[in-house]
Amino acid sequence: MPQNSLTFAVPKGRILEEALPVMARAGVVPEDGFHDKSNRALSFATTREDMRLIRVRAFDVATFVAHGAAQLGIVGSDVIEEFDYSDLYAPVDLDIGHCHLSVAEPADGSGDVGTASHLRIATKYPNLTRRHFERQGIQAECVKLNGAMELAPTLGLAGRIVDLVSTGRTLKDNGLVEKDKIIDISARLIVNRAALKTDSRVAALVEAFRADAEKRKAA
Ligand SMILES: Nc1ncnc2c1ncn2[C@@H]1O[C@H](COP(=O)(O)OP(=O)(O)OP(=O)(O)O)[C@@H](O)[C@H]1O
Ligand SMILES: O=P(O)(O)OC[C@H]1O[C@H](OP(=O)(O)OP(=O)(O)O)[C@H](O)[C@@H]1O
Repeated sequence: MPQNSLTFAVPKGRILEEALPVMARAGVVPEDGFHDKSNRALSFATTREDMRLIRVRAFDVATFVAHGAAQLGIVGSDVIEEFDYSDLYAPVDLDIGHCHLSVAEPADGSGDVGTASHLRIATKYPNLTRRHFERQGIQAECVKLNGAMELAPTLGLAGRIVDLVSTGRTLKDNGLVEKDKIIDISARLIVNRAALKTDSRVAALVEAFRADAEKRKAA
């Protein structure tokens, strides 16, 4: 691999399956080891000699790219908006990974603990949550969880939750109902701003992803 190689960061979970064909059309194709489930490597060769892929957690994709440890990546707009990193640029909406971020509460009304101006919310998104409630003049006390938010109201950890919703199945199966939608979400191509300015390969990749997204939109 050449010394000045590019690193492309992808999340390891559900976005990946939808992202791989989009990446392939932009010329980002992992070598075979990437698809081997028993492989514990985190960094993979691609069919381009000057590029490798790293597979990390969704929130960490943004961190690697913002710090320039990876030049490009794919991540949900939820992660971009939660962190609001100034060194991160999100030039292309990839039109995959659609879901939304919502406030939810127990269907039986049992979780509404708190006063009109103060609520306790369990979430993976404390910044987006606080901002949402501030706009309504409500102070949100956030309990940060990394998953399984839906358990919090039943167990008395918080009155409501703020979490991602797609089909609504997870909320329903845990006795919760959606109350307010905060934002619509889709996956974006992200790039490090400095790398975009200094490396023409990054700009060329942005154009390749953009052209593919526009073609799909027009189809
Ligand atoms: N139910 C859903 N339907 C569609 N997209 C979703 C859904 N849940 C999450 N997402 C999107 O997928 C992203 C998470 O991506 P992915 O699951 O590939 O990453 P991950 O690294 O496994 O995440 P985590 O760190 O939560 O384990 C979220 O940030 C969001 O943009
Ligand atoms: O509306 P639905 O289609 O049911 O999808 C919503 C669920 O999907 C996400 O979790 P994920 O499956 O990514 O697992 P996680 O809890 O590990 O984040 C999200 O946090 C919800 O729990």
